[in-house]
Amino acid sequence: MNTKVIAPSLLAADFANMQRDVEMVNQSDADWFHLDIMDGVFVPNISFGMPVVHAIAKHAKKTLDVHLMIIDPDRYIKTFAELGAHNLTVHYEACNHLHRTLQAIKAEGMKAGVALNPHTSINLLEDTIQDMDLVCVMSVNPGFGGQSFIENTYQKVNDLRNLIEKKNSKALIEIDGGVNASNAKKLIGAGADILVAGSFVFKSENPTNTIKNLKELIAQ
Ligand SMILES: O=C(CO)[C@H](O)[C@H](O)COP(=O)(O)O
Repeated sequence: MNTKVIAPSLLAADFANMQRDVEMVNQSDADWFHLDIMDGVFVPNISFGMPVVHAIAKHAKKTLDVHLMIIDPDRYIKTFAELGAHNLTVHYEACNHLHRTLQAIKAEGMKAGVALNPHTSINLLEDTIQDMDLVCVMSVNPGFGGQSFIENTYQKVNDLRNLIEKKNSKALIEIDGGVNASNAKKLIGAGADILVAGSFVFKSENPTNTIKNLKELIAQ
């Protein structure tokens, strides 16, 4: 993939002005919207659910990249397809039958992604990497925006890039957590395709410019 993707995470957006923030992303150089769904069980936080996703989807004009940080994600695959998700990512740690889950996501017409917590080894994807459209490497422990980037992520991205090449997989590599202008270029250099950025974008003075600058920084 030549074009690198910037996916602002709406977790860090202003929920009282969500329509304004969605329009900002629509008008910006961002490529995707990233939506983090948290259930308070798989992660120690609850973010937002279906009515909010529905409202965002109504206004969003770019790829909807939905990341489920929830237990038993299979229960909601059909619902997220109906809500308009283009990509659906489930956690490796939350799936008993990952291969089946990936097929179910694709059967609903969505791209299938798998997210790995910082403690989960890339080696565990040996037998399923060919079934994935996307691997999301968590560069923080999932649950909250605004955390510090974990440095070991670079090594994981390297290992994942090697696995993808070895297995001839088409999976894209996404990084989620603590992404900013100081680590973006190095992540792309290590093999990442998609950078999710929440706080760095929405807590900045001018989010549109921040997205533009990130995009220019990682342009190949
Ligand atoms: O949801 C997250 C962790 O669970 C992510 O960190 C979030 O998508 C991005 O936020 P930030 O850029 O502030 O780390």
